[in-house]
Amino acid sequence: MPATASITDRDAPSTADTAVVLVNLGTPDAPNTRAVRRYLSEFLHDRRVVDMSRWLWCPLLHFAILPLRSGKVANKYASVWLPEGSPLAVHTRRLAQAVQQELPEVRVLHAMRYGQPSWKQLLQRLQAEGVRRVLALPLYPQYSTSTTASVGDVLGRAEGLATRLVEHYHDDPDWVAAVADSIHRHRANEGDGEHLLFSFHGLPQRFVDQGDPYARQCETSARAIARALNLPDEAWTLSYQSRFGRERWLEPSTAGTLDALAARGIKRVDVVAPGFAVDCLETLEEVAMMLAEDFAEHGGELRYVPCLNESPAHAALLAGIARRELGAWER
Ligand SMILES: C=CC1=C(C)c2cc3[nH]c(cc4nc(cc5[nH]c(cc1n2)c(C)c5CCC(=O)O)C(CCC(=O)O)=C4C)c(C)c3C=C
Ligand SMILES: [Fe+2]
Ligand SMILES: [Fe+2]
Repeated sequence: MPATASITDRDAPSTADTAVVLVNLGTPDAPNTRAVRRYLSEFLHDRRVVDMSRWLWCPLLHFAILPLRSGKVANKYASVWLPEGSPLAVHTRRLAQAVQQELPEVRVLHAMRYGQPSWKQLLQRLQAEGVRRVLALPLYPQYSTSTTASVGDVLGRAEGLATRLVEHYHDDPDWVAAVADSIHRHRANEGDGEHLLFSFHGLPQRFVDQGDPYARQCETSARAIARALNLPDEAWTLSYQSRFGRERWLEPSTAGTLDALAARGIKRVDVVAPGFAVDCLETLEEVAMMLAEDFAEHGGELRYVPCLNESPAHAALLAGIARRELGAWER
């Protein structure tokens, strides 16, 4: 079930002065070194993402990570860039438009925690325009302090607005059914893979040790989707991708799991990434391109199942969550 943390509950205004905002991570404005450096710098200065002492982190970030990483990552973005922009930006924008169609009674907007359109600036604009109530729906099905709580930090600083945050929807039955259905349709078109891999974005193990519920919620999501597909336990695996830095991240890794599946002689693997609401660099470049190439070198075929993106089912389920939250607010 989606969970809500009510940050400020004031008097209950009508839906006419209410905005629902889909908030995603953010992405560079262009697939070049300058834009990627600007984006990474904002992202990696967030203490929710990297909690090291600034005395240690800032020199490392400014003199090593940003100069060394930005150009390489810009080339990766260039390999998946769409005519209208970064995939994450394009799909998020289209998804917000699709949710607006489902929810004509309120304004539906989208924002990015890092980069444009800025979440912080959007809240200021809404307040200036006379909006009184904002429901934030972060596009992260599973809660993590590094993502959801960071969206909540900005929301919590908004002045003059009544605000509410959807903390997660990792076990929402409509979300589980929509992801399961997308896998079912992919398999109906392409033929069943021999194994289904649920690949979630990773997180430092330390975050989980400190109480972040993310890994537990990923496990619950994967189990629920597998159950909806009637898959026996041996037909699926959960793994974590997109490792960053040197410390220990959640295991098993997606790359290592694919190697292990290849070693077991499994040739056709379906990979789905249910932690990502929309396709982005991490799904398209890392999984559908690079990991698929590595798996092909083992003689296997990795078949990537796209994210829900702006599909009607996705728009309808998010609109359903928003409508429920707005209803609860009014009571
Ligand atoms: C310490 C670093 C990082 C943590 C913690 C982290 C958590 C985290 N991230 C997502 C979702 C996405 N991350 C994306 C890109 C991305 N992530 C990190 C680092 C951490 N993420 C970096 C440095 C990058 C940028 C690319 C790179 O340099 O490798 C994206 C895609 C953005 C895009 O433009 O397409 C998403 C989405 C989650 C869900 C999460 C915690 C659970
Ligand atoms: Fe800095
Ligand atoms: Fe990330």
